[in-house]
Amino acid sequence: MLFQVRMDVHLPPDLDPEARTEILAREKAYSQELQRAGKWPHIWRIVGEYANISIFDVDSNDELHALLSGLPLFPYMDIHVTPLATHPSDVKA
Ligand SMILES: O=C(O)C[C@H]1C=CC(=O)O1
Repeated sequence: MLFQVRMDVHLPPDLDPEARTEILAREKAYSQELQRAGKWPHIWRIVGEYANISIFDVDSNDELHALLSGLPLFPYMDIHVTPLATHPSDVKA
C-alpha cells in the first residue's frame, strides 16, 4: 500500500544544540534504515520549507502508523497522510 506523507518539522527554537544534533542524527539513521528496507522509497525536501514529501510502501495503516510514530522527530512534526490508489490512466498499471 502506497501513502504520500507530508512532514512539517517544528523544532523548539530553544532546543539545546547538542540535543538538536543528537535527535537529527537519530532521525537520519532511522529514515535511512527504512529507505534501505524499501519501506520509504521516496523522500523530497519541499523547497523553502523545513518539510518533506515522502512516499511510504507498507502493508497496512497500522504499519505506517508504527513507522511514523517511531520517528525521533515525531513529537515535533505535523504529519499529513494521503492514501494512494492506482490511477486509471496510468500506462504502467
Ligand atoms: O528533514 C526532514 O524532512 C525530517 C526528517 C525526515 C527524514 C529525516 O531524516 O528528517
